[in-house]
Amino acid sequence: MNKLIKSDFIIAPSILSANFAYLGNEISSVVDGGADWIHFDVMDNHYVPNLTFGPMVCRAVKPYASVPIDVHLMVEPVDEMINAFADAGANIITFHPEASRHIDKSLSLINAAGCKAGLVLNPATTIHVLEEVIDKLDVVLLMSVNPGFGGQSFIPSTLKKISQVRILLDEYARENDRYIRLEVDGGIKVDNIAQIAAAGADTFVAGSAIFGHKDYAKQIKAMRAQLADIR
Ligand SMILES: O=C(CO)[C@H](O)[C@H](O)COP(=O)(O)O
Repeated sequence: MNKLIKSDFIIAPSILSANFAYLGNEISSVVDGGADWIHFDVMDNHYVPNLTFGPMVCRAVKPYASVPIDVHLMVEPVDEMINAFADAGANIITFHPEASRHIDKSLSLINAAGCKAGLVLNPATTIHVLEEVIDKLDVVLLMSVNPGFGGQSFIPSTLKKISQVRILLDEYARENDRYIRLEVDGGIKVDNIAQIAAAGADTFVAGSAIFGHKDYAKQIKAMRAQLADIR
């Protein structure tokens, strides 16, 4: 996972809130503005009640993304999409455990395709599923909103869950000398990112807080400034 790390804290703009008419340029702008990863939200109007983009769009925007593309699959079933996104240039692929019939197999498919793998937990999903497959995880993505739409408010009870997963991942890192990233997604803003980091997150997905402002670089810089005194 280390080659994916540009800084201790990773800021991953979610292109869900970008202007789709200029997606390549929007991605270049956030990369130039300091983004560490590009977060690519894939929705199928089945697992979530919204529809976004697929592997063809990922392939089309890949030349604009000089940083890793972090594909968040909100699709059911999962497995059919894994090789398609790996071939299209995804670096990290995460999925929701309840959307896969065979979680261990889906994680193996992601690893075999040469991508980093992760599970995504919704606000009401228990963290215990992580323990069963932790050896195959490079990232845990905790949703701090119910998935499907950008621009929602951060659900405060997620903070406790972030702390619980941080304890689990720290214990795992000590015993196995392997670091698993803890990513949080939904409602992250300049004024709450420090609190989310203090709870234990190291990777932050932000859509509307970045693309909803004119100056993307200024927003990313403001987020990083909030992280400067944490840990
Ligand atoms: O996965 C998502 C929604 O399902 C989005 O990535 C997430 O909500 C980011 O948007 P915002 O920062 O505006 O909340």
